[in-house]
Amino acid sequence: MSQTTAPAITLRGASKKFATRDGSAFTAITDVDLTVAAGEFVTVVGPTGCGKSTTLSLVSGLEPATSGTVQVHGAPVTGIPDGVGYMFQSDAVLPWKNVLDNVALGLRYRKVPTSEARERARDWIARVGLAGFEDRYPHQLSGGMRKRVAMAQTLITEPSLLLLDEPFGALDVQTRELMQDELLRLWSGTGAAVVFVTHDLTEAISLADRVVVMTAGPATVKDVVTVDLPRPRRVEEIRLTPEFTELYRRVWDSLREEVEITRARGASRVA
Ligand SMILES: Nc1ncnc2c1ncn2[C@@H]1O[C@H](COP(=O)(O)OP(=O)(O)OP(=O)(O)O)[C@@H](O)[C@H]1O
Repeated sequence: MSQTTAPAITLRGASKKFATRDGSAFTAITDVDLTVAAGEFVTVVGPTGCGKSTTLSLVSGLEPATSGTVQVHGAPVTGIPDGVGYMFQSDAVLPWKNVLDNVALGLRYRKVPTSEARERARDWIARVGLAGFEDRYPHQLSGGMRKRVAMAQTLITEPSLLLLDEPFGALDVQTRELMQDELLRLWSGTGAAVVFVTHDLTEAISLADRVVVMTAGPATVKDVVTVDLPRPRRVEEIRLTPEFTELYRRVWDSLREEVEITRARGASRVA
């Protein structure tokens, strides 16, 4: 019961320091407070290098927090939590496996028998629009198709929490828009919470229930902007509405200052 009612993520005063070569500590994120409700779609924007991926790595259990609280579904994160799916900019599609076996991989890692894994993989391949491509190898696919394989590979495990770190960052603009619509379609009705890191404000607003704006590094939460645009959404349509433009202005007003701080630091380093 607590699985469904507890927030998907609770971060309270979460900080992360990394040891540096000279023995001192580098603070990557500091005092991050964030709650993501079950089923909520949250996007995270912030200046380059501010600590967005580090924040995700605390939630995924890949890195322990130095201080503060990190909970997933109400339980403290002590390792990789159950029910978490990931997607990164560089996809985890294996070049030596065909589409069917790549998609089945998510289940094979969870010890699902091969025949059942393949059967469920066929269903997911169809859902992501790749029916007929089961026997193809990744090098025979376009970037967008490979991304569909990666999506099926992640979603086949029916995660209750999806952590997505610039998953469409390497795609061309048109393919990226298509994949955003695909993601919304596949996510709707799953009840999964999503945390989606992106540099693209248009993407952040189009997808989200809330946009989290992070400060220049070490990152902390600066602002949270609620996106009250109706769902279901078609991203290329909602982007043209005045409500969207107003949201874009609000998020950018908040982010611009942090981007300028980050740029000034970069400029002082090379001066
Ligand atoms: N394992 C690590 N050891 C030392 N420093 C690290 C480690 N991981 C990240 N960092 C540093 O922490 C800071 C935040 O990195 P992080 O990757 O979280 O930022 P980001 O906001 O996701 O970056 P980008 O916008 O470029 O994707 C950076 O200065 C990075 O060099």
